[in-house]
Amino acid sequence: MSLNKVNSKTDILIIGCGCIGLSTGIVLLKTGKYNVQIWSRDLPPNTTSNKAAALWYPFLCNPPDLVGKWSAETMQYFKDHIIGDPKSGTLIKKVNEIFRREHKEDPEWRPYVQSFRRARKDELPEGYVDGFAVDDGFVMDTDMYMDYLVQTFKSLGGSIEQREVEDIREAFVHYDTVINCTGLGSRELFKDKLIYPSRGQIIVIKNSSERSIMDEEDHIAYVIPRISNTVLGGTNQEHDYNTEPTKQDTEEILKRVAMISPRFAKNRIEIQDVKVGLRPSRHEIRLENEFFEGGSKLVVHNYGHGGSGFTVSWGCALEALRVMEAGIPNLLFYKKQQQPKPQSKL
Ligand SMILES: Cc1cc2nc3c(=O)[nH]c(=O)nc-3n(C[C@H](O)[C@H](O)[C@H](O)COP(=O)(O)OP(=O)(O)OC[C@H]3O[C@@H](n4cnc5c(N)ncnc54)[C@H](O)[C@@H]3O)c2cc1C
Ligand SMILES: O=C([O-])C1=[NH+]CCC1
Repeated sequence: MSLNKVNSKTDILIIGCGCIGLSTGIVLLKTGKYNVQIWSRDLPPNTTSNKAAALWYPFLCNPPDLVGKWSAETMQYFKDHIIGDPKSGTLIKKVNEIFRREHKEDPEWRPYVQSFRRARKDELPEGYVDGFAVDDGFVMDTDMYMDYLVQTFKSLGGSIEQREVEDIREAFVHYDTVINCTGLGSRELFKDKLIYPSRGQIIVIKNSSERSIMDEEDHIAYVIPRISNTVLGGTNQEHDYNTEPTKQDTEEILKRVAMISPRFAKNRIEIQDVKVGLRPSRHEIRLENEFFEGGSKLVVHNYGHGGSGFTVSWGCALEALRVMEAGIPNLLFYKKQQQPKPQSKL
């Protein structure tokens, strides 16, 4: 008994069309072993992923060691496959994280990122005494990048259907193997009450900036340059489902950003847009197999990336492939078990 196969490739369903679902689909398609379809309630530009800043920087995401590994793998994947393509909407940009107080400890992801160094004095704004630096960080114009992922996924033979899944058994009618990339949607679809929203508001301005700079010591303030504009952020309001921008948050972000980058004092900027997204926050990323229907159906969970979905996306996609391919043989074993026993001839 084989898994549902067409043209000798195994059919895989991915639920979710954010940066995680699309990256995972592209990695699977590039193996040449799978037909991949995405079902998703929302499509770009109407996903959380489209509301992100976004830059490479591990942030509000656990577990620290795996986030470090997956962030480094993602950085390498960007260098090998993405940065060189102008359609990707990505740029190499130095990133500095800065501190008002001396910060003796390196970040937990430091052992995985060779280019990490301590910030130089000349990289620290007035009032800041310590900092980190990654010279080969990257930023992306999120809408351009998400469109690039959709085009890449489709050009590799992937198909996308706008469709909400209310019960995972709907998927099992057509597929033996499903990859769950629903982000915050797993709270309902898989009744995972450990995942919750962390509301983030950002301001898109016309001005440019030569580097990304972040202060997340006592509050969040960041400046993230992109191809056609710059993002100022941000907020982190846990368990807040409000997806509408507030004037109060905009004012607060401008006040904080002016402290790390005085050139962005309120009267010297031109606001183009204000966006809100709900980070899929969880105590740690869930990336594991779960068997259903007596072991004859496999769901690979890949969700809960908090404030680092882009930063770990390709590392997690490669891990989801490894985890899925470790699970499929068990699936075959269970399917064999389910076959009717041949009648013994008397
Ligand atoms: C303001 C802000 C700034 C950020 N900046 C950065 C940054 O600089 N760098 C970084 O790495 N990360 C950043 N993030 C975090 C990043 O945006 C997220 O980690 C990432 O978008 C999560 O991707 P995802 O694909 O899991 O989720 P989503 O983009 O939410 O995608 C989930 C998909 O699943 C679909 N779905 C859900 N439930 C169902 C269902 N039942 N049936 C069908 N489809 C379903 C949804 O429609 C959607 O398409 C930021 C987030 C915010 C809010
Ligand atoms: O979630 C977020 O706001 C961010 N993640 C990386 C830098 C900013």
